[in-house]
Amino acid sequence: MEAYLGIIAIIVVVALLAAGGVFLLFRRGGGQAPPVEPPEVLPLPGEQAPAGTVTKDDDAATTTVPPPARPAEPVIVTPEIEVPPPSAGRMVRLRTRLARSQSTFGKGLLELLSRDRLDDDAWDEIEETLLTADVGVSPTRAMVDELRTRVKILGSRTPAEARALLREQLLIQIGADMDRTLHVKPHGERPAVVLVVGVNGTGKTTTTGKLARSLIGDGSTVVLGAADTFRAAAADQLQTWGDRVGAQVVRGPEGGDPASVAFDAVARGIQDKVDVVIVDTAGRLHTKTGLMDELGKVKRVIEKKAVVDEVLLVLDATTGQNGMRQAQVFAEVVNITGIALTKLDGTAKGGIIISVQRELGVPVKLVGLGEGADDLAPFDPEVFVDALLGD
Ligand SMILES: Nc1nc2c(ncn2[C@@H]2O[C@H](COP(=O)(O)OP(=O)(O)OP(=O)(O)O)[C@@H](O)[C@H]2O)c(=O)[nH]1
Repeated sequence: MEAYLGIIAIIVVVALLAAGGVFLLFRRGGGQAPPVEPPEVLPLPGEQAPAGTVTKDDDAATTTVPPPARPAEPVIVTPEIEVPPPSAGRMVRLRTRLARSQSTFGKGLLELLSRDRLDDDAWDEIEETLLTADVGVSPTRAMVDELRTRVKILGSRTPAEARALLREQLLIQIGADMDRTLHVKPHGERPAVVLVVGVNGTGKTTTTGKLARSLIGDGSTVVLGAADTFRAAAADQLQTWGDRVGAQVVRGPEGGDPASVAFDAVARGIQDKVDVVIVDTAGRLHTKTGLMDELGKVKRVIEKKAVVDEVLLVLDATTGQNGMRQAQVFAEVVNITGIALTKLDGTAKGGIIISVQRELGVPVKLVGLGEGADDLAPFDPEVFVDALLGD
């Protein structure tokens, strides 16, 4: 009996020891929280992972990003300065646009004049064609009279003879020998000054910008004056034109004094020793005296520092007689030296060249033949007439 009790006591002790061990073992494993891994920090798209961090590739392989060699430098984007083409030969390049827009005028006339028999009805049609193309009443009369006389002398005409006759008469009316030089040569240390005037909406600011490009393309240096202070967008527009070709743009506060901007632009031109200063003016046709005061003051103030070499009137070829009347108001208040005729690619009324020169008594020096930056050309009467009549 004593031996039994001894064996039972040993079994109980062993069982207790075993149960205690299992309890301790479970307490150690389950009582303690599992180790928490730090959250993985993933870089944003395009961002570099912090140096020394461990990232996971798409295929779950781990890579260590090496520390960058040196801190990234800010990227400064400088606008690219364009090199515009020279102005020579531009009208030849753009002649297809003229041929397209003026074909009813030129080719229509040629077709009529090439007829075997030219009766009164045919002459009426020729007159009508000239008037419809905005040639103007007295130039039309002069042309028809001259053509009638020449046809009577010639008798029957080959198509080439009819073409030559028409070409000659158109060139006489356009004034092939008129001086169309743009006066943009500096005077020693002083820049030439071009004042651009005209009604807003005619393409005045665009023409100012295109002219700057064209002069830069010909090798001149240019400062632009944004004296159209009544339209904030005009100064911004001019700034864009200037930035593209690296020309300084002098501007003033919105609604500020246009004369003060013009003065500052010329002062900058003198200081920077540029060749030409082009001043874009406001074209508000409020009252004639208001306009006269405004443009008169701009001109007077510029003349304190330099000579105004050109006063270019910008005229929209598509506005016909209405545009002409507005142009006349400008001609009355300021001494215009040349006309820049815009949007000639958008009208069949190319005869406006003849009538505007006659009405204002100044030559068309520049023509706008499209919306492109280099679509402003020095006006060449022969290229114009040849484009009208076709080869
Ligand atoms: N097709 C054609 N479009 C032109 C020509 N000249 C200017 N334009 C366009 O005419 C549009 C209107 O110009 P405007 O409203 O006169 O604007 P702007 O040039 O700022 O003229 P302002 O108001 O006088 O300052 C612009 O999109 C120009 O690109 C041209 O010769 N041909």
